[in-house]
Amino acid sequence: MQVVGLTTPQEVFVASKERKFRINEILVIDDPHQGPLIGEVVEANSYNRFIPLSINHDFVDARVIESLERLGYSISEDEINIARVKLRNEANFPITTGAKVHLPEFSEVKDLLVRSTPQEGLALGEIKNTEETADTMDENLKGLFYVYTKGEKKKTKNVPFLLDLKSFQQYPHIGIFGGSGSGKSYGLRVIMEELMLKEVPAIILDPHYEMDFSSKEEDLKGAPDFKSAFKKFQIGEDIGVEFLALGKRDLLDLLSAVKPLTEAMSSAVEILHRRGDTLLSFSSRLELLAEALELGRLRIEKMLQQDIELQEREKYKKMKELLEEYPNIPLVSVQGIAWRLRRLQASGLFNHNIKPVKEALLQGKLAVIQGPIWLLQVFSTYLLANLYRARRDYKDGELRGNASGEYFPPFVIATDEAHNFAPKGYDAPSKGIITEIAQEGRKYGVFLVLATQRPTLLDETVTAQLNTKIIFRTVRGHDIATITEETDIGAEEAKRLPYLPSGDAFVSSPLFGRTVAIRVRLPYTKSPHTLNPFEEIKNYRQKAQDRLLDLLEVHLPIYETNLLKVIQALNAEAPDLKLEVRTLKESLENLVKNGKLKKEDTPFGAMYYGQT
Ligand SMILES: Nc1ncnc2c1ncn2[C@@H]1O[C@H](COP(=O)(O)OP(=O)(O)OP(=O)(O)O)[C@@H](O)[C@H]1O
Repeated sequence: MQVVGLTTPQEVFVASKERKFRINEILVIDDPHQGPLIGEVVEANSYNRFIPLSINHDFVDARVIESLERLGYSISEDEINIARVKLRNEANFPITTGAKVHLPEFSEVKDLLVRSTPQEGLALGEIKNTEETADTMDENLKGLFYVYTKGEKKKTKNVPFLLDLKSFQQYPHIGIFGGSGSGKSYGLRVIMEELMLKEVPAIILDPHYEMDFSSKEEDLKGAPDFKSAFKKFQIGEDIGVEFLALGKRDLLDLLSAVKPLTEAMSSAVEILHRRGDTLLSFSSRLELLAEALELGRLRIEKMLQQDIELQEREKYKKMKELLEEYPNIPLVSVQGIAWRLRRLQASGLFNHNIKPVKEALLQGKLAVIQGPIWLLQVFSTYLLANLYRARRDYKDGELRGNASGEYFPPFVIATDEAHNFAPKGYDAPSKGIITEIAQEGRKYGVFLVLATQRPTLLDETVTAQLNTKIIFRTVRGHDIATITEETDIGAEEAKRLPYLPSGDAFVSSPLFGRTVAIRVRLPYTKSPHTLNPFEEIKNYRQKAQDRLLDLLEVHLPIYETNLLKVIQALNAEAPDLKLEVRTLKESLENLVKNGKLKKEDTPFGAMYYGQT
């Protein structure tokens, strides 16, 4: 391999007769005057004598060809591989044409590729096209995980990509971008697994109910078990909001998450909600005020003049007071608020608190928060604000020299569909707290991992704070433009973004000082939804058939004339099947069709019998 053509201090062409180049490969150029210089292949091509004229003029021009010929290559006879190589650091002057080039030993590029250890770093995947260099790598870095390529699960043979945990202090937040099916969810799963392995407290908001880590991916020898490293919480079932602790803002956010509030409703909430209100005191105030507004002052006064029971009298007195206290609130607003509150109440939100999540974090676990997106958005606002406050209070206390406050650990917050939680251009309940954490979380050790299909729709302040960006296949022009603006991804990588295979990504991080092309490792666990829906239908049918066959076995052979008796017996044994003559006949015919039973016509009608 040697340098050919016109060179600059930033870029050279390298040619080889023997070796095909691969994009992102690292090469060492032995410049006789400047010593070894490290570069990365950004474009690769091969030419042979059958297509000598098909040279792409953008890439290799006539001067390169001339130089190849001068260096002894015969364009018309040899196959020639040419790579455009960008230097890692600019050279002092243009590189000498003809300089030899070699593939690096691991020790030559160690600092460039590996910035952590398997103990301290999150092993996210492998650095692409580094097999040869990996041969000379330290043993403790070899084969750290599995990758899935070309339909096979294999131990990695490349250099691992390790994201150092300690570097979070300096570069705290991670963005994961990529279109549908590009490998984002796998990437997020891998990060979560790595955090669990390191026992880093973390929360993941899971609107798709896919973040379960109990089923293992098959055939991965030595895969860790995560069953006790995470806890799943359903909003309204296991966790919720303590009404007493709600501020006006929290309450407004919660109510408007059910359905946006009108201005009149918002100001009514501001007036009606009192400090120290319980759910009961607030909702009875609403219901009573609504009743009072419906009755009107005159009718209430009339009732009070009548001879009524003490309890009734108290109620009307209260209604009158409420009307006097809140003379300007319209009935529709009160009804609107009461309806929203009832809806929240029905979701079970107010029956629980966030203590279980705090406990999980204190135990160094991953807390998976599940719920429908509308509830998740608003609950997460409350949850994140509370947890962040707990951490901040503890840390501020420590800084003030008062370390006696209740300990609360640093933690990571992760979510997919991040553009719903911190959208650009409009307000969402959770936007405030996410922006605050994006800007200040570093000080307190609270870190974000935000994944989205649409980086363009993510709030710009938040995007700007995501120091490490993992970018999967992206097809939309707008999103590619946002990504190029927000990262150090170069024109070459941007051009490749629409074609990246699922699971391949570019990592842009100040820690590495260059974009690293990686293949995300295969997760050790799989999502409960990984089954293809059509497989699911097939499996379901198969299971149902097998079960029926089992049940039928003792009744075989079955005569058509005798179906009723068989049905009675089957329904007693398996009432959930709810069999009728018609459905059993259909099932029997199906079993015959699938070769599980045989059928014979007899003088008494059809007879179904087993295979043996
Ligand atoms: N690291 C990987 N190794 C092997 N296969 C992968 C990897 N990442 C993704 N894939 C394959 O690509 C598919 C899609 O990946 P994934 O579910 O992560 O996409 P996604 O970007 O989250 O898409 P969506 O946003 O639509 O959910 C996976 O089902 C898997 O088959």
